[in-house]
Amino acid sequence: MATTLESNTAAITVRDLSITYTRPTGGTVHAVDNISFDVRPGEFLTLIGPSGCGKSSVLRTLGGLQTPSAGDIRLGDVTIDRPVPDRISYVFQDFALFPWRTALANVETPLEIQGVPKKERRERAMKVLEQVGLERFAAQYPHELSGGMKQRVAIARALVTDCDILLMDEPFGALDEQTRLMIGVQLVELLEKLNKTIVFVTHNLQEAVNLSDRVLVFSKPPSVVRDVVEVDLRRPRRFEDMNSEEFMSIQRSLFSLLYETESAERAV
Ligand SMILES: Nc1ncnc2c1ncn2[C@@H]1O[C@H](COP(=O)(O)OP(=O)(O)OP(=O)(O)O)[C@@H](O)[C@H]1O
Repeated sequence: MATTLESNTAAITVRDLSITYTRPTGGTVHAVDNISFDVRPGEFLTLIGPSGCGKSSVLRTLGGLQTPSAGDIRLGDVTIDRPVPDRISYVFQDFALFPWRTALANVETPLEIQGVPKKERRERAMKVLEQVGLERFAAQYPHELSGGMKQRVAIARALVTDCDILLMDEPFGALDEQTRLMIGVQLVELLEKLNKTIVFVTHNLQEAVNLSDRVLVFSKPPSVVRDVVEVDLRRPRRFEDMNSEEFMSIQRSLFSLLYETESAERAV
């Protein structure tokens, strides 16, 4: 089940990445220790691992929102050392919508920042709202939308710039189980159609198997990539697949890898 971490063609290459924080109160946290992996073009790659192992930190460095303590992250030939908004978008767990702007205006925001003319950005924002099934809610404000709808607006905002890479940090963590599964399946279908590359963080192993092409399992900090698991299930995924022996077996493998990580730590 284990597979290679590095490939010849990659959307993003991560080499010898270490992340260490200095606490304001003194002392350091060595979160991530010298990891290397590739994100392949068009894949859905998920990062899982024990709480505090550095998943969000890695995602932020991939997005250029944070500088690594050591190592190199590249998008093609270019080192990522700052945000690259025309190539990489970010989706957060808490939606991060502007409460004073309608759904449509929220989706238009990145285009406004890029200086896209009003008529064009309206049209593009409406098109993406349609793709996530929210065209009828364009004029609503975030407080008038359900959690699932808010997250779809946030995803529409990430898609509107035509970025090829989406970084998603527990985007469905705040949603109930049913909505989480529903949106996840719809999302993957849409992202596949749009040929996006996704790096996704979750704690939910069922979600990881359901959405991903590959899953990177991190150890406890200072974290290394403990294993990488290929999810070789048919696409598009179907709800009934979640009950298949193949699906369960991959989910059990992920659980064992996480559990072994935890027990190895306890044994030290
Ligand atoms: N800005 C910061 N300053 C100091 N320490 C930080 C900072 N950000 C993260 N850390 C520490 O780095 C470690 C990794 O944090 P991170 O949020 O990346 O982990 P995570 O795997 O995403 O956690 P979780 O699964 O709980 O969300 C933790 O020990 C955390 O306390």
